[in-house]
Amino acid sequence: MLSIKNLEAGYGKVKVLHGITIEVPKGQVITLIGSNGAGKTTTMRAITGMIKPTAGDIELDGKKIAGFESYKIAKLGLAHSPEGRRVFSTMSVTDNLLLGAFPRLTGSRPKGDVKHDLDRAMDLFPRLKERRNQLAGTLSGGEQQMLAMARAIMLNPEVILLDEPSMGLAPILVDEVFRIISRLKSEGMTMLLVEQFAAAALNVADYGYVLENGRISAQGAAESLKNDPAVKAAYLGGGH
Ligand SMILES: Nc1ncnc2c1ncn2[C@@H]1O[C@H](COP(=O)(O)OP(=O)(O)OP(=O)(O)O)[C@@H](O)[C@H]1O
Repeated sequence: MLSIKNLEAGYGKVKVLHGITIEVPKGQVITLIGSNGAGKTTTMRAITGMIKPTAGDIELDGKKIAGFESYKIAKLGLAHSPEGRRVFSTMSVTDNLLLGAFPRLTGSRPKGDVKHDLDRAMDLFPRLKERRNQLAGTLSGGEQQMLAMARAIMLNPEVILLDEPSMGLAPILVDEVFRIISRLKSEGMTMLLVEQFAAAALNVADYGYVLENGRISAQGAAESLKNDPAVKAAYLGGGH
């Protein structure tokens, strides 16, 4: 569904990604793990067109998208739940969610039933339902993180990129976010998940890649990565 080949990207003269290759097959959850500064967010930005790749190919459902503008990539069905609290703070929760559906209304994909999807997003995130008329900027950090995720789902996407969905959340909300990811997976959603909580990410994922200094240093079925001594030591707290 999403195929990334030999991707290179960076900022100005600084190259961050040195040719990474990642396959995200339809209906699977693929996780990208790695320590701070490894290039995980940069990978997400290069896929979604927020920064232009300097080399390599990105294909979404067989269509080359590398170098496209972000809005065009969204219209093709690739949703991004960015790291941090990237919501429209002066708009209500409901309006933020409706904006998430906007690219599909102006693109060539099936428009679907926005009202139905809004109800579904509210059901997936009961906290947002309770606060649907509240301005997004007044939500807690964790709630804003959930809103960013729910807004991505509103695109009714072919693939969702989730960048650190658990960041800044209290443990109980981290569990809730991973339950939601599992539920989306069981409904057939294709996802690329970036997470610092490597153990939780490998529990929900089918396959994982380890990114180190802008290069893929290991990859494999999630189950086998969980048992890989080097991965355990570096990312699963096994070495300490
Ligand atoms: N806008 C930017 N301008 C210049 N350098 C940047 C920018 N954003 C990130 N970088 C640099 O690119 C490298 C990779 O950063 P990136 O955010 O992709 O890492 P990450 O794996 O997502 O880390 P973290 O887990 O800490 O979020 C870092 O060295 C970072 O300082």
